[in-house]
Amino acid sequence: MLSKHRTKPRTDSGAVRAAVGAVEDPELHRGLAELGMLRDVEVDRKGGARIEIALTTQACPLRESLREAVTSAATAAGATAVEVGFSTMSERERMELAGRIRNERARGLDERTRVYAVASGKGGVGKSSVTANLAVALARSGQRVGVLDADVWGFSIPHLFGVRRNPVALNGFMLPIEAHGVRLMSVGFFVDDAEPVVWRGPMLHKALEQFLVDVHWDALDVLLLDLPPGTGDVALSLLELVPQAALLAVTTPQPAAQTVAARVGRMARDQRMPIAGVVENMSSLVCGSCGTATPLFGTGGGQRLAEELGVPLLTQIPLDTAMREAGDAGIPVVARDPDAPSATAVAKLAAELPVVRRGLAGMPLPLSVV
Ligand SMILES: Nc1ncnc2c1ncn2[C@@H]1O[C@H](COP(=O)(O)OP(=O)(O)OP(=O)(O)O)[C@@H](O)[C@H]1O
Repeated sequence: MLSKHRTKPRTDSGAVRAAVGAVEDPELHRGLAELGMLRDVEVDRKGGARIEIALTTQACPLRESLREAVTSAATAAGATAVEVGFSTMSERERMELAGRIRNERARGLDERTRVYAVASGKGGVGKSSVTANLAVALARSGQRVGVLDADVWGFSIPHLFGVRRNPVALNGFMLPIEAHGVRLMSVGFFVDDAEPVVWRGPMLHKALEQFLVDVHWDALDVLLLDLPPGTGDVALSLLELVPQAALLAVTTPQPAAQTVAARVGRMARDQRMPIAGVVENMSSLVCGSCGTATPLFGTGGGQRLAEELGVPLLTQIPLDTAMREAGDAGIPVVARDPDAPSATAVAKLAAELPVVRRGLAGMPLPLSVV
């Protein structure tokens, strides 16, 4: 006689396969099943699941985060115990995956991506900190955001985001590294901190081109370019490579900083690059206990620069210990301490960042007579 209380298995391999197959690869942003990475799923009668995931490379840096995501998806689908094993894709599987991604329109930059080149006249005014925090603030508002660290000789994006590893390469293109919801690419992912980067001219241009074209940015809404300070080779290369970029000029309130920032503004004007606006950083020092603001670097530099360039002053970010500490800790202040005065000033910038389109009037068209 059949027992009335025969227990039904809590789950089956179909349910676990469906749940795990929908888990997104953190860098390819597609389901594991769609990517061909879900190799095997077995569920025993007690509901214990054994899952095999095929990684793109043996040394995949995302192994542990994938293990966690797969385990929780299988548990949510009713598995009582979960064992995740990893194998590596064959060369043929990798080629197939790369081919599939290569064929997608999403590779490289999308024509709808808004691009902002964050520039300053001189170093140390907080251009990279502004870039990193603006990126996180935009990502938190639900946009797909990328940062290309084009400050090739003084890269600081890896440090500001607390990332120290090589990006995954997949048959001819690279996957950006994702941190705090932002997709990142930097020369700093490929060289040691102590190693000098000696790129110039054509080599530099080629490297920047690769970072734009051979990186799987995947349909970004916004790309921020962290330029080296001043008006050099990188700025000119990027203007050529990303003609839709708009300039975001960062300055401190000091007259000296404002004057050199104005040079960058003039370079942009000469190249017919639109200017989205001015960001004044280190505007005043706010006392943590009494709230008094002291204008350590003077006042008015941001406003004067904005007037000179005929664009809005978008925000004034105070000198704030929270911002410096967050930078040192590798967690942008917008994520670490969103109520800090510097973080709210960056949030204002993200909310009011103008959409600027480059006018084509008067521009030479890339046509040639054959
Ligand atoms: N508003 C701020 N309050 C406090 N510290 C800040 C602020 N903005 C930047 N800093 C700190 O100032 C230092 C320089 O900042 P950052 O590296 O962003 O400047 P930069 O203009 O990109 O410099 P470089 O062009 O030389 O790379 C960092 O230590 C950063 O944490």
